[in-house]
Amino acid sequence: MIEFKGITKRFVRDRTPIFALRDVNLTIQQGEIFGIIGESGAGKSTLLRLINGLETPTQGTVKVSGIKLSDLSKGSLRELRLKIGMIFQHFQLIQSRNVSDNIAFALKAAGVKRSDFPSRIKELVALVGLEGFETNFPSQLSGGQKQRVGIARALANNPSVLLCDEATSALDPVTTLQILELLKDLNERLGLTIILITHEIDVVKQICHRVAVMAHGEVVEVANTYDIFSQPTHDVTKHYVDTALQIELPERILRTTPGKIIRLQFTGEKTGESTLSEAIKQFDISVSILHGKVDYIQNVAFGVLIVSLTGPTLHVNRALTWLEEQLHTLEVIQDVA
Ligand SMILES: Nc1ncnc2c1ncn2[C@@H]1O[C@H](COP(=O)(O)OP(=O)(O)OP(=O)(O)O)[C@@H](O)[C@H]1O
Repeated sequence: MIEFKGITKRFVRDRTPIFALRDVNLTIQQGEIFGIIGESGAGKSTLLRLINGLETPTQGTVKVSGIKLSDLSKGSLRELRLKIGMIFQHFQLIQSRNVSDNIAFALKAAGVKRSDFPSRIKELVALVGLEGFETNFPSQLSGGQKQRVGIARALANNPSVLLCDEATSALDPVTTLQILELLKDLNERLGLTIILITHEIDVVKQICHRVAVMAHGEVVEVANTYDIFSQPTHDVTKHYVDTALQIELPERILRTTPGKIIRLQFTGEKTGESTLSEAIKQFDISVSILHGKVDYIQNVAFGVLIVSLTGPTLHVNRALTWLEEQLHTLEVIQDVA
């Protein structure tokens, strides 16, 4: 378990204080895939670097497996760091060494006996699916393969936690999916806690169990991934979700569409279409669908429809109340008489 309590991190640049983190309180459970999402400068990297002691908080405490990092000696901190693997956006491989030797470097740093190197390298290469590439140099590997080497190196010391710093940001969408699948597989097979920072909500959608949304150094929302998509509360989160589902209506459509424009969400078994047709019948109103999308988050259907309702005001209002009761999540985006 990783715990941040009352964390503030202040940097000073040109004599001006910069608050990278402000009163962050967060608990990450063992075995979770935990996402931290936010725009550039939100404080994600600083938060991640507190976990392995690369940064220290100005205020507050960080605990890893119940141990307060500020209580550790330099030696103990070094030991703890070996139990926390890290991968990076630009892989950070040694260009002059082949795949096996890159992994061997990490094994050496972890204090593994040299006689154990061949078997451990074989094991790690198999774990990340790089069999046959052992003698390739980084320049002879694709981006996805380079990240696989990065992951093999990070796992050299059998860590219990893997920190991923924008690990898929330099990869194309297909390779990104493959690397995320690998991370998910490692989480399930090894019980590895994975903490990943990203600015892409799609990454969160693919693999995270829970997510923290950050803005201006603060954690503005924490929830499980399904809830983040189905009931975002903070504006920053709503914007991410809308972008991921591509359900923002062009301004021109909003301006020229009459009636009440509503956004309704439906989940699992209750489909939006059937509820809407029921409303049309019951309240004698007209409904035009302006936008619609169904997505799957952790294998549960999640849909959004944007529709305009027209008809006598009384009927439309009654239909609205009824729809709200049926679907629970309904938002009036525009109300033009
Ligand atoms: N060593 C430092 N000295 C001064 N300011 C820093 C330092 N490290 C980070 N900052 C500042 O702290 C704030 C948070 O930075 P951080 O790198 O944690 O954000 P981030 O969300 O990871 O951004 P990015 O996605 O661009 O990496 C930024 O304003 C940044 O400029």
